[in-house]
Amino acid sequence: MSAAFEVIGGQPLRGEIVPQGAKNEALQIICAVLVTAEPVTISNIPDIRDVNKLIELLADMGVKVERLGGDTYRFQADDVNLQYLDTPAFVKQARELRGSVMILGPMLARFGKCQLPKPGGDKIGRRPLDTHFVGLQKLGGELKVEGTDFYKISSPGKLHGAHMLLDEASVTGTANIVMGAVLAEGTTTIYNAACEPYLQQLCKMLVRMGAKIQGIGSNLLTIEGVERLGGTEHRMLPDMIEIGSFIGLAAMTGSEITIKDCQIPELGLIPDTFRKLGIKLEYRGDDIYVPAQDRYEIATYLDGSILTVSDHTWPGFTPDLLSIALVVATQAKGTVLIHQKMFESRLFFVDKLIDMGAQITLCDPHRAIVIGLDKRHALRGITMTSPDIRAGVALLIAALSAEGKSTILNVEQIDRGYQNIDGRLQALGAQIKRV
Ligand SMILES: CC(=O)N[C@H]1[C@@H](OP(=O)(O)OP(=O)(O)OC[C@H]2O[C@@H](n3ccc(=O)[nH]c3=O)[C@H](O)[C@@H]2O)O[C@H](CO)[C@@H](O)[C@@H]1O
Ligand SMILES: C=C(OP(=O)(O)O)C(=O)O
Repeated sequence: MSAAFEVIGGQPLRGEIVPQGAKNEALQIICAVLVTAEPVTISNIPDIRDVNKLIELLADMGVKVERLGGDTYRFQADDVNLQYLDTPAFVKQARELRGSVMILGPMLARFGKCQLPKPGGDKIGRRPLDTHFVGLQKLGGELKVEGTDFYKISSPGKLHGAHMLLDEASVTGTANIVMGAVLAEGTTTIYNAACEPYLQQLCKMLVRMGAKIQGIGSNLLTIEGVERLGGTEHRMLPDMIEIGSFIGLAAMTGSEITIKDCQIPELGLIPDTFRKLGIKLEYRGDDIYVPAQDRYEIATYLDGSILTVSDHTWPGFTPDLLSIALVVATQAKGTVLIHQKMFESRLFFVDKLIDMGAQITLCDPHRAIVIGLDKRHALRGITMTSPDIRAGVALLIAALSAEGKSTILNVEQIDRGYQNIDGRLQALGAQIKRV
């Protein structure tokens, strides 16, 4: 049976919290150990379901995995078992998480072939893989699609550099193409590349391994392929989505929370977006201090019109924090339009917030208008199911602010990306129990 959280809400929390290593960086970086036969040591790896599943998948593929202690692992892909990719066990594992898709680029570059079922991850609308495959085909990969959701890619010779203009700045797609191009013959230019901090981290790690990549941090990457790459060490950034979630948690529950070691320069628009929702944030060195606030007020545009908070590819505001921005707005003073442009099924969880007493109009699958309650009355605790990872945390934040008891079902969704969230919230004084 799946696990649930029982939450008694309504009490302010207090204390310090350390963000885990970044989930979505970890998925890229761990796949990147496949580009070399030499050891790669990675630290600040979050202990969460998706990352553990990816590590298990690589281990079953023959990658040597050694836990050096705590959050640090050494990986060595010097004896990869290509036959494992033909087994039902592999297909099952790969289907369980989105991150598995990023074995495609390194496997194709190093071994000339790879295959994969449609990967898992959140069910938040269509999540096309075309950008991945078009890019890998430009590098010389030949694609065969079996049925609608099993992909086989191979390259008769070595991959070769190419110029490409991506049809969308796909995060995992760019990671796949970069990991293919670093070992291709000749020069690759990727225009409209995703450029978020986790991709920058991947590129920097590959450079330390001997790759030649220019334009890191921009949407134009130039990659000169090399013959082989060596081992390296890498440390994961703190998880910016967790940091944003904790900012939202503090505001909704009127809590005083210090979020430690945030690597603030890497957070892009995240702090300012929460500031626009009225939340006070103070930088103390590299920590973010959120004071206890009884009330917070959503800004308007200069002409007094209603604010929009929308997602965009980096350096825009990340789609993974829109659910958190939305829940925060339910208790603000003022009105905001939340516009989820990228995914078409990520806002339906607002039904649960409406059941809790929030004032929200879902205009269409992409847009919701939130009229804040200005803390005039609290949300009511209810029983609800977590539909996806970020909606799950948004509902958890709502439950912690609500009057009475809430039960959140299907918390495996939350466990995919938040390490020991119940234990860490208890340490801040939250009444949360895993049942
Ligand atoms: C494991 C991982 O790292 N997952 C993240 C990754 O997923 P992932 O890499 O799967 O997401 P993509 O960047 O490929 O695309 C996200 C969605 O946005 C659409 N799209 C994307 C780019 C664009 O220019 N226009 C556009 O419409 C895509 O069609 C898709 O529906 O990036 C997403 C977007 O930041 C995040 O939500 C996911 O948490
Ligand atoms: C959508 C997300 O994850 P995934 O891509 O793994 O489904 C997320 O991290 O918010």
